[in-house]
Amino acid sequence: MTQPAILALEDGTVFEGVSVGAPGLSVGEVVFNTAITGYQEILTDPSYARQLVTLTYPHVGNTGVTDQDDEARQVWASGLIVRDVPRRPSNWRSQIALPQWLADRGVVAIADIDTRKLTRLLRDTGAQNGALMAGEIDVDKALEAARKFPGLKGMDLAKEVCTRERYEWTEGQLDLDRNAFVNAPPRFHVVAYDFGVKLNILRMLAERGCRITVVPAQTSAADVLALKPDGVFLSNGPGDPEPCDYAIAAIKEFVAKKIPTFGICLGHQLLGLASGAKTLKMKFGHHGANHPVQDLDSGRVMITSQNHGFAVDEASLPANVRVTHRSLFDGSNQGIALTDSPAFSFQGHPEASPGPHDVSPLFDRFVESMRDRGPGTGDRERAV
Ligand SMILES: NC(=O)CC[C@H](N)C(=O)O
Repeated sequence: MTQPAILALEDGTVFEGVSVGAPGLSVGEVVFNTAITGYQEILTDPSYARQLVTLTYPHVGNTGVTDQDDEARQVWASGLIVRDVPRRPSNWRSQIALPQWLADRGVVAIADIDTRKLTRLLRDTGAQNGALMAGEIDVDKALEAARKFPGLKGMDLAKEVCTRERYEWTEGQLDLDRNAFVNAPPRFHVVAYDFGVKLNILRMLAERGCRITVVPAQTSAADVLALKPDGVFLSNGPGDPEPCDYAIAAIKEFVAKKIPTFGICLGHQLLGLASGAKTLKMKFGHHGANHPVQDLDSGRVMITSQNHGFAVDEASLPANVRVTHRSLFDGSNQGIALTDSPAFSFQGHPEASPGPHDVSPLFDRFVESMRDRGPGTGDRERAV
């Protein structure tokens, strides 16, 4: 039997629809994502922790859900808001229908609301806090919960979502013809900081010959250096980068020691902060899979996958940091490189998942920076 659901926004707007997930109440910042594919990857992306995601594409769930497409060990988005869920998924890879998968995982989700109206509202007012309620409905309680959510500014979530234990990763990307994940022989040892890492990032590093040691967000620089990495990777992740002082302190040491360092999204923002720049909260952020970004070195425009609500403030960049990429949607910063250390970072998602692969050469650049580094300390000495 269909259960009712509502979405209540902090400005008092209430949308009524039907539940397509678990019953209950869930709060977070409401953001819109314009990608037309990849709902499962979006829902399992840890960077969406404490966010209620609305997808502007109207039909969500058509291809069902398959374990192989998870970007992390659980659903991290706080809830899902869509226009329409098909009655039956159709895809040879599908193991389960989206509503059942959401219900099994306790994720609150709403369908049958006007997501175009919601998106236009968020675009005009900026991201708002909200509450999703499904099953037993109490509008006042939902509004109160939306208004009580403190907002993402100042929230350190990286240390909440990250792995508790260090682990090794060597598995490459999925070869659909063989329906198997393919491994490459490792040539470099990368220590990857897990601030909320997406698995496809680890897969793209592994595919390029990296053996990866994934470490918790609060691992000290000394502990990482003891692992003798050829390079350090700074992952994506949820929340505000500014309170992550532990990571900022560690990154300063890698930069000073000229260790090849590559950051994505939150990792990009943290490299910016470690370099002395500031970050800011954007009006409604970038969440989608078709954002044009210019590579300022080549002049080329790339179509990119994006998911961020904070950004590096270009005006605050010190002299030793070069701007390498800029958004053609709003001119905001999309990439930096240090001029005195082999460290660089990108605001969007070169690993896509979902999205285009235009910026995947950044992974090659990281591998090249490890190869180009003089005699070092990691596996490279033994294997190359
Ligand atoms: N995908 C990410 O790493 C997001 C970074 C950060 N939490 C932001 O919203 O800007």
